[in-house]
Parts: sequence; structure tokens; C-alpha cells
Amino acid sequence: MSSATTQPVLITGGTGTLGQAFKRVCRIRGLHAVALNRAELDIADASAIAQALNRYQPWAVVNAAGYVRVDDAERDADRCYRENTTGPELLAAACAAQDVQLLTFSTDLVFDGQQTTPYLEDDAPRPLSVYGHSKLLAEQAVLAQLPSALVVRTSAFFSAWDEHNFVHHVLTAARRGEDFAAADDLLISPTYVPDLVNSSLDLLLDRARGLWHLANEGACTWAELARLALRVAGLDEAQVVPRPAASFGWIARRPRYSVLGSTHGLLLPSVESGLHRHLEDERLLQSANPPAVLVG
Ligand SMILES: NC(=O)C1=CN([C@@H]2O[C@H](COP(=O)(O)OP(=O)(O)OC[C@H]3O[C@@H](n4cnc5c(N)ncnc54)[C@H](OP(=O)(O)O)[C@@H]3O)[C@@H](O)[C@H]2O)C=CC1
Ligand SMILES: Cc1cn([C@H]2C[C@H](O)[C@@H](COP(=O)(O)OP(=O)(O)O[C@H]3O[C@@H](C)C(=O)[C@@H](O)[C@H]3O)O2)c(=O)[nH]c1=O
Repeated sequence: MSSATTQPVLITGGTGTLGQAFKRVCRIRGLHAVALNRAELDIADASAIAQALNRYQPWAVVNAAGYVRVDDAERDADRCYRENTTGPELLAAACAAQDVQLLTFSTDLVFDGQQTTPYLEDDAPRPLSVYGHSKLLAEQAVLAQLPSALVVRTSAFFSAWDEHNFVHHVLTAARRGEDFAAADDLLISPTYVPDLVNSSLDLLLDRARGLWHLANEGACTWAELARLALRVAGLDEAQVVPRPAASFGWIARRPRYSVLGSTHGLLLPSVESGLHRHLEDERLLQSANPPAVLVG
């Protein structure tokens, strides 16, 4: 295979949180990358995948595309399975045929939450939602098509690089002086997106394969995460209103415990460290002269 320096990493879902973050981290690390949006590459279209692989000749595909609206998925199952299961399976088949590495992402929501200790890669999955089921089928299909694929289970993204995440919403509400209701009975593993992307890329470059759990160290409830974010930001933690998950009226069931541990022993830095860097990134991006590598 040719070297990673001459061929690009091909990123799907280039307009999303993860796709944009991969683009940015590749730029920071000097890795050649091409990020495609849905119009340029629909991952559920086999001929579009073949065309993209032929055109860009990537050494690896990073699949950052997916259907992530967990509640909507319960009533929009066909679309969810198309984007979360069919897409990754077709990518894996195409990568297998052309000897290209593949990194794709799964979720803590493949688990049912009955455990009381962190879920490891070989613990039995039993999803409670259409979204979780679509991701479990994808894991199985991808590894059947391409046993060398890297499948990273992760959860509860936060990042200052865009606004589509829980921590951003909490900070924004608190700065406006508004209270913020957050579930206090679901235990999760929050994940700082830049840490996830850097570690995933390291694993991809090391040719790691199979299932890996990647999340920041430090299990907490959504309410604890909200309070920690406000504490790190020097805001008033009392603006977090703890509530049971059942009171939010969500359509999809969520596991009450979906903390991720790993048999591989690789842990990202602590959630608190991620929050400090989230706030520092906010500051840099809002400054008069943000660093060029962070812009775009
Ligand atoms: N957000 C989270 O907390 C977590 C996310 N993940 C996983 O990480 C991955 C990325 O999530 P995230 O970045 O948050 O999601 P986003 O919704 O921010 O981004 C998803 C991207 O996928 C694109 N997309 C959807 N369907 C297709 C398709 N058929 N072909 C090409 N592109 C498509 C979307 O395009 P468009 O804008 O056109 O819709 C969008 O750009 C997903 O696999 C998700 O399951 C896992 C755990 C936690
Ligand atoms: C959990 C929670 C969410 N919210 C808000 C934030 C958000 O706008 C909305 C729904 O929350 P989320 O979508 O973040 O929650 P959810 O869909 O459960 O998040 C998931 O995303 C998918 C893609 C994953 O794979 C998981 O790892 C997980 O992080 O409700 C609260 O206001 N309070 C809360 O306590």
C-alpha cells in the first residue's frame, strides 16, 4: 500500500460534528484529507462509493456519517437503517474490495444498561432503541465484510467546535441566566470530540482493528456533566435542574447505565480535562484572531 502522506484519508459526513472535527484535526496534524458531504457521497449508494474510491484513491475511509436523531429514529426507522447500517456495510464491502482501511463509529446505546460496571468491548449488546439496533447491525455487518475494520464505540459528544451538543447548550443557557433541566438518573461517558478524533486517528495509523470503546475517563449523569461544565466555566451550578429522564417525554428508551470501559486499556483524558479544553477552545474561537488551524 502507498504511504499515508501521498494518499488522502477520505472522510464521509463531512458537514457533521465528527466529520468537521476530523477535517480540522487532519489539518492540525498535517494529514492529507478529503471530506465529502452527503451530496458528494451518499454512503448508502454503492456506485457513489466506488466512484469516490476510484477518484480519490484514499489509504483509509473515516465514516463520520450517520443518523443521530435517536428519538426521530423510532418513527423513521427505514432512513435510520439506511444511513446507519446499509451505508457502513457498503463502505466496508468497497474497502475490502480495494484494500482500503476503514474507521467507523458506533455508540454506547447498543447496550441495555443493566450492568453496573463499565461496559467492555466483549460485553453482550442489547439495544433498547431503533438507533441502537441500527448501530449494532452496522458493527456486525462491517466486521463481517472487513474483519480489519476499526469500529469505535463512543458516546455523548461535547466540543466547542460546533454548537450541536449538550455542554454548549448548558453553557449558553447559564450565560443567559436560564435554568437547564438535565437527567440525573442516566449514567454516561461524556466524550470530548477532539480527544476522540486524535485517538481514533492514532489507532487507524497503527492499523488497530475490531471493536474499541473510546470515551473520556469519568462516568457521570447528564446533570453531573452540566454542573461540572458550569463549575469549570465559573458559572452558577444551581442553574442545573436535576430531573428523572422519564420526565422529558423522550420517545426512544435510553439505558440507565451506559458507561464505557475498555479491555484495550486505552483511556482518553478525564472529562474535566476535556471541559477545560472546551472552554479554552471557545475562548480562542471567539477571540479577534483565532488560530488559523482552528478556523474553517
Ligand atoms: N453525537 C454523539 O453524541 C455521538 C455520535 N456517535 C456517532 O458518530 C457519528 C457522527 O455523529 P455526529 O457527528 O454527531 O452526527 P451529525 O449529525 O453531526 O453528522 C452526521 C453527518 O452524516 C451525514 N449523513 C447522514 N446520512 C448520510 C448519508 N447517507 N451519506 C452521507 N452522509 C450522510 C449528515 O449529512 P446531512 O447534514 O446532509 O444530514 C451529517 O453531515 C455517527 O455515526 C453517530 O452515530 C456515536 C456516539 C455519540
Ligand atoms: C440528556 C439530556 C438531554 N437534553 C437535551 C440535549 C439535546 O438537545 C436533547 C437530546 O439529547 P441527546 O441527543 O444529546 O441525547 P441522546 O440522544 O441520548 O444522545 C446520544 O446521541 C447519540 C447519537 C449517541 O450515540 C449517544 O452516545 C448519546 O450521546 O435533549 C437535556 O436537555 N437534558 C438532558 O438531561
